[in-house]
Amino acid sequence: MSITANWSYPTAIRFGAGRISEIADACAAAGIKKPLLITDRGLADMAITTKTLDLLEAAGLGRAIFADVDPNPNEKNAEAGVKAFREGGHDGVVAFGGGSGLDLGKLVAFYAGQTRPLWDFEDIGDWWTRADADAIAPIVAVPTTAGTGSEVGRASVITNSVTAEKKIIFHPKFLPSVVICDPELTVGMPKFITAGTGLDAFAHCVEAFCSPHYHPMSQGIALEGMRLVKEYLPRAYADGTDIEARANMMSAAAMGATAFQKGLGAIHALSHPIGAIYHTHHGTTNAVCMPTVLQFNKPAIADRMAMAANYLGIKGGFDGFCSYVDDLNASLGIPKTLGGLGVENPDIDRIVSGALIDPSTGGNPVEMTAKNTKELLLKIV
Ligand SMILES: NC(=O)c1ccc[n+]([C@@H]2O[C@H](COP(=O)([O-])OP(=O)(O)OC[C@H]3O[C@@H](n4cnc5c(N)ncnc54)[C@H](O)[C@@H]3O)[C@@H](O)[C@H]2O)c1
Ligand SMILES: [Fe+2]
Repeated sequence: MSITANWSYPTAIRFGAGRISEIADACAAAGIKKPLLITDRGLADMAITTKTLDLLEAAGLGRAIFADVDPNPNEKNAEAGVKAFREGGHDGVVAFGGGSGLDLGKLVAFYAGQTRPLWDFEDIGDWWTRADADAIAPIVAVPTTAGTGSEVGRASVITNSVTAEKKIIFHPKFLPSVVICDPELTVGMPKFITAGTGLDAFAHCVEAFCSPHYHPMSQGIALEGMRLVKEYLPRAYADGTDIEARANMMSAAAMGATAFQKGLGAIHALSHPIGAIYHTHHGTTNAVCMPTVLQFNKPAIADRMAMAANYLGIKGGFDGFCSYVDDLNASLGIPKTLGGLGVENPDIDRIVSGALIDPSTGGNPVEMTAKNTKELLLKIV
């Protein structure tokens, strides 16, 4: 193994219940005088959103909002957002929401300064290495779910609505300048979103932990992120108003995304095309895939997951860890198959070819081929 790597952890995070009250100060810290709050349609009229707009307005920053954003946002949402940003003369973005609002908000801040087609900035391309792609408006990120960790990430996951592929738009300067992690904002999440987003954070930790790349800092963060999910996700699910549990899940989410600088794997490689084609919830789709992917990867990860099981206080090594995941999924109402998510007769070949070109594939500890990925997928339909 070669010991060379690029690590990047510079985000300023204001963490704690009630800290959304600092939104205007966070904008000032980021150098934003005329923010555009970007969120998804579902959040547009919720009290947490209007309260945030009230705080911005009271500080003389206006109350501009763009919420024409789908779950699993796409390039049309991005183009409309850039238009709103330019026409409103905005100088920065408050990216507000779950992964959908955060990703689209970050993307608008980036894409508003670009002239090249969006897809040139894919993770697997290299346009973002050019200096002329550096024009990024400042971003204040405010997560309202506890799962994706997009608030500390350098990427946006955007669906190409023409090809129904999820693409990862990446730029090393894509990190928000300031993040407000206020667990009170997550209290209103419906149970199935609490479960699905929490299990997304768990999948980030597990896949990062199993990825073969060299990143010992990520290993430690992933392990402790798993422990927080184990301790606090059942509590947050049982009682959405449990602020201690909600806060620890916000930490776990940020830790998962911090950890996956190391890499992801087959769970995300499968979940991305499934979500893009069938519009399933991302974290819930990951959760359905996880038990089967763990078995698929067993030859490469058994020892490592035994170490994780030990740290988490789970008996029985690798097998014990897998039983724990099965029980956790069952207790959170996660179905065992894609059929349980409403995906009947999925297009297997299309999902497999989408998985094989997904950037997450390269981080999986067992090489994914057309043959073994199809066999894997057939076990979860
Ligand atoms: N950028 C990244 O690194 C990264 C990582 C993982 C996933 N993602 C992407 O993030 C998206 C998924 O994000 P998500 O799982 O957070 O879901 P989401 O943002 O799509 O939100 C899911 C639903 O929950 C609602 N919601 C959000 N916060 C709420 C709250 N506090 N109270 C009530 N309802 C609330 C939303 O309106 C929406 O209807 C996908 O597009 C996925 O591909 C990005
Ligand atoms: Fe994810």
